[in-house]
Amino acid sequence: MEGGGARVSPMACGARRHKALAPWRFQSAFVRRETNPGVVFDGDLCGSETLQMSCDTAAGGGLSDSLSHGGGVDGELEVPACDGDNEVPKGCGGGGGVGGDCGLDGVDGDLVAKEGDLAAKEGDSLPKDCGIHEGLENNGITAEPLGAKPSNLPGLNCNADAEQSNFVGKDCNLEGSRTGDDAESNFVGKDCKLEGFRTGVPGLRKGRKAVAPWRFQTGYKPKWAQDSLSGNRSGETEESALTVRDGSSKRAPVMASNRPHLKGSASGGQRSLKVQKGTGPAPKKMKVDKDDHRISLVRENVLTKLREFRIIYKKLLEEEEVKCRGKGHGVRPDIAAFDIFRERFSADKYDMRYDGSIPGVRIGDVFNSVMELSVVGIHRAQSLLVDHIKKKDGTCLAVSVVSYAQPYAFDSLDVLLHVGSVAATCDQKLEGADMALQESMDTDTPVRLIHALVTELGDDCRPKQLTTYVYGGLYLVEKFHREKTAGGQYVNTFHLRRMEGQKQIGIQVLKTKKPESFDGTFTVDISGGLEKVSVSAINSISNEYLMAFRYISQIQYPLKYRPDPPSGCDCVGGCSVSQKCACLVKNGGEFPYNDIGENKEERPLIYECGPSCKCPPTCHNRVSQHGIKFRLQVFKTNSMGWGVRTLDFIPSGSFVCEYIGELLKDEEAQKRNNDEYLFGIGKNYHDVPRWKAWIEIIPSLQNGPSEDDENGFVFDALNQGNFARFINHSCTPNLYPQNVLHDHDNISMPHIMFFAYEDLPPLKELSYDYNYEIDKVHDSDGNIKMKPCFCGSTECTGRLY
Ligand SMILES: C[S@@+](CC[C@H](N)C(=O)[O-])C[C@H]1O[C@@H](n2cnc3c(N)ncnc32)[C@H](O)[C@@H]1O
Repeated sequence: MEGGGARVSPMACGARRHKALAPWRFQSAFVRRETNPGVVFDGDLCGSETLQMSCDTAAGGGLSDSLSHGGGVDGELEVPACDGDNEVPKGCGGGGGVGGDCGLDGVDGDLVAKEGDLAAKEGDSLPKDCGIHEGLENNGITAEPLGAKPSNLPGLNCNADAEQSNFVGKDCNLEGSRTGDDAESNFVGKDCKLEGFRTGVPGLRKGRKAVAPWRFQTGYKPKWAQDSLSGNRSGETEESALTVRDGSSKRAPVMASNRPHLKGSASGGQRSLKVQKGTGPAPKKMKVDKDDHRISLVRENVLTKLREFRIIYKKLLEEEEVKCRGKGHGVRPDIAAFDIFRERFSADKYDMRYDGSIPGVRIGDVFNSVMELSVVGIHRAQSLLVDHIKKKDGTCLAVSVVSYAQPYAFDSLDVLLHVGSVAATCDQKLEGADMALQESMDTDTPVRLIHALVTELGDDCRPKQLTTYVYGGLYLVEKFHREKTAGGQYVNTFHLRRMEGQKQIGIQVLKTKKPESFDGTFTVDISGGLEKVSVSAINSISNEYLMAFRYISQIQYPLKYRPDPPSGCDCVGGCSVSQKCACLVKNGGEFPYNDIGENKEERPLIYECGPSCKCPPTCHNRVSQHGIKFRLQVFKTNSMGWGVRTLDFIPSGSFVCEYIGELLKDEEAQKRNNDEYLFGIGKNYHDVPRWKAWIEIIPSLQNGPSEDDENGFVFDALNQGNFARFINHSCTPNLYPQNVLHDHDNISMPHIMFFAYEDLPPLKELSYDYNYEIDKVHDSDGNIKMKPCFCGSTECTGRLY
């Protein structure tokens, strides 16, 4: 129901949903009914149990505690194989996560020590009071340089794409200022909070364009889709994303390309290494605003990513710990949980590494574990202190170093010493991480420095250590020594000098850094196993869980409307044009899908092969009937309630999901109090200008339901349905609903299958056009109802209806 007991018209909503539903007839014809503001849903909530999760502990703080036994770089550590691999040693003990115990790079003891311990004190002194905030900062821009250096190093994969995807996917998420008017209320399911309608109608921006416009003409590629394909869809968000990629090369002043070359030497001169500020004329005001916006979007993306990781990881860790307790020894629960996270819930599976600062990560940011360093991309070699990338010529370049030098041991962070591998014999050469560090030194490539801070917890009986990680900024490898130990081994020591011009971080501040604490909610699979690919739900904004509804993954036809099974084709080995396939004829002589199962073009109706066909399940005319194949996630948006986003890349034309709900007659739908999840079906075949050519060749459309047929059907996903009920509206949608028949031939009740209009990167919010007609939705008094649209598109008309 609308906030404040507003009245809704089920049919108005149902009719709007399908693009070519001639919605005007329905929207104007129905008077809104009074809704019952106090209605409590107590129906068959089989999904409610699965949808609930206890949220008794904080994710952030609790997480760090849980990680203290294993989050650090500890246990058996390997000499880097110089291949960029990120293997976590499974046999790691539950140590303190401290470098002191680990054999990383073959070195014992603290790997990074104060310069003064081995050499004369040097470096610039730091200002005593540096304004570092606790935890991750949410707003504003720091003076730190922006932009990872792009992969101009041969053979390197730049992460810019991943970053771009992430924050492009959140464009609706970032309408932070609008969340204020979300008066979230609705009925309450068993143990559930739910959200729904909004009160208040902000000023309308502009009139809505006509329904069923050019955008839906066959073969026409709308401008925004073209832009998107060329990597520049529209608006600041998209441009911002691009700028991240491009800007990283233009704006990576930290890179040493024009710094004096620094060779390894024992001299240890007091050199100033500056982070260069951008040169050239000052940008115009507009540009600055855009940049500010972009920077905060990128930052927001990093924060969201980290928050979401903490929420999911906490949940998985709890489960893994329970399993481990049952089984005794086995894989460390934190590692198991992280593996599950990466496999099932991470959109960034590829572990790309890159050099320079990471867009959105700020000096002073605090992390709970090496896994979190990996999630945001500042250090991806979880078991190693030095992370590196491999160049095309086979050489490795160090890009980040985790330093276990504890702040109490020194008074300046300007110069740190990293002790590398201990060579087993006198003859052994510089290798692995050491060689990568030397290469960074030779090429003046800055490395990211992460301080690992160890706190002793527990007591004598149960000693425990908590390690937190603080990003310290960019350092240059200034020089290195090889020193022979008493045992005849060589120790490689590297001097790292902090680059100037970066935000300062004081030792005192470093000591007091604490990770952010955050709750949020996470459900591993809202379908309870009914979907082939699990559909998780995450809320990183509040502690609400999804509202209760009964999850169904297939349309359940009421007995009275149950359609007859369709006639089938006789293509034993698979359907083809040459076999004169009966389904081909039903489709107007052309199969709808290409060889890889993509819909060639939007059409009024698709006949897939069905249960009576003799072709196998692998027939290329069976696509959407097989269910979802991409990983998708329900997530809480900032301004539109829950939404659905991708976790995988989805190519244009791919089947994404079906809209599933209760099948109702139009008149039954009108009696429903809540119209939020209605989807009108089976009435769009006679949009002649749009489908003329198809109507002429698809036999069933020549005498299908008439345009005036009022006895159509509606899906209502309010009480039962699948995750598609959470897909929001956008004025520039990336999905289109396609009528498909496969298990029956009744064109009045087609399946509504969503296909991708365009290539969808991971973390992109899914959307379709709800197809409301503006000013055609009325309340019971006949007043026009208005609802603002928060889709965030540059083409947004400002109103949902
Ligand atoms: C089918 S539901 C979509 C899922 C919904 N967001 C939820 O949390 O359950 C439709 C409702 O979502 C909200 N919604 C969807 N798209 C929107 C948009 N572009 N702007 C504002 N609200 C939107 C409206 O409240 C709408 O009535």
